[in-house]
Amino acid sequence: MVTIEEALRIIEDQKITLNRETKPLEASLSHALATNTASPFDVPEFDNSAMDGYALGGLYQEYQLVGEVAAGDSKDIVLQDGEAVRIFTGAKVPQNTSAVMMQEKTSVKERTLFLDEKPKAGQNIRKKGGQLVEGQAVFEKGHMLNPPSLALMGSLGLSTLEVFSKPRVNIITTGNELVKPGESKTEGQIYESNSYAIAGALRQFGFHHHQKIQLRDDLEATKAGVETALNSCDVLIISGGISVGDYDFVKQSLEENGVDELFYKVFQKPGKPLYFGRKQNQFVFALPGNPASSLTCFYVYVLPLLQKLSGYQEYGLPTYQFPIKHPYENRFGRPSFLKAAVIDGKVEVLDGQGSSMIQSMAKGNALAFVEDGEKFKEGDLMKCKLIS
Ligand SMILES: Nc1nc2c(c(=O)[nH]1)N[C@H]1C(S)=C(S)[C@@H](COP(=O)(O)OP(=O)(O)OC[C@H]3O[C@@H](n4cnc5c(N)ncnc54)[C@H](O)[C@@H]3O)O[C@H]1N2
Ligand code: MOO
Repeated sequence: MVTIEEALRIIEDQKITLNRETKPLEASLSHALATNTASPFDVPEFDNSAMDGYALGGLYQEYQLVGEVAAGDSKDIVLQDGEAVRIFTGAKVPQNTSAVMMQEKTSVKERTLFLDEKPKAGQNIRKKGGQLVEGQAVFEKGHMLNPPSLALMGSLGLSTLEVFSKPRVNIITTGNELVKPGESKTEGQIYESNSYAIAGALRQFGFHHHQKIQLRDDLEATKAGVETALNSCDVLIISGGISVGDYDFVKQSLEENGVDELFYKVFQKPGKPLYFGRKQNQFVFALPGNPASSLTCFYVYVLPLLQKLSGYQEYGLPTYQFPIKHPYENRFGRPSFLKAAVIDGKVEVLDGQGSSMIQSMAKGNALAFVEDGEKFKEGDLMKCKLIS
């Protein structure tokens, strides 16, 4: 049995090799950049207007209107003192523009422009290089591309990006009692639900599974299923069959498939029988079958490994601290990840902490972490990972 810290350290310390690939910009979301990126030009590349209005030559209250420039125009206008041109947001400002006045603060009579207030030098002009100058570092290798990052890379004219590949993931669920939702079941059977949580959590963080295999509690079938799954993945996530029951064949099946154990059993609630192993460059998590245990272990242990294998600079869900809404004492006898809800900056530990109870987890949005025996008064800070 290892502690939570030891388990996380074992995951973090794994030596890995990252693969890289070139991806179209639109397919690069949540990938990590495989190279440092610098700006190939100034952004913006030219002084441009932040408003629909008038570009002003000199700072006066009256101007002679001499033309118009719209976004995308490449006219090379040079303003003389006392001249103004009609201009629109994003349009290149003419040479010698002192300021842009928004149209709401102006009036025009014939070809004369009158301003309602005195213009200020540089007002409403977005300066060349105001965001980035040519050669300036934009992102470091390992930066995870979020939607604004994609916009920034696009604005630099990049249609493809060199990124780290993401791990291929397969899922195995085990259990004779499990029936696919929508199919008919008999007494003693339940609907299989863990794979939906795991597949959903994968998607939530930009991963997806390649193959999902459902196995019966049978040694030969489990060995064969593990072998099949290992043929096409970098990370195998197994749910159930990892405890000590007579029908728990996952551990033995992994051993017989050449997977080396890196840890088995973590001193925590839920998810004590968690297993982590490795076969060359493939990793296996066997998550305890109880629904809340398997999903909690996914967020705490599987996600950081997937992110590390994707070349992220930082991995794992960050921990925040929130004041607790009510007194709480951890009497589970183990350090615990509790189903919790963070609302309006305060954390509430939810009813229904059993490892089989997914309802409370579904209604909450956080996992709160408490040490064994730890006591909280109302307002004490509790560590939380936000999961939705
Ligand atoms: N004698 C002991 N018994 C158990 C121990 C122990 O230390 N000694 N640990 C308990 C804890 S803690 C957990 S967690 C479970 C984990 O057991 P397994 O990983 O072997 O999981 P299963 O027995 O296969 O299933 C447990 C539970 O979860 C349900 N389940 C399983 N898979 C799914 C699924 N895909 N969808 C929905 N529900 C699923 C299953 O029906 C069981 O109710 O072991 C305890 N026992
Ligand atoms: O570890 Mo189990 O997940 O306590 O139910």
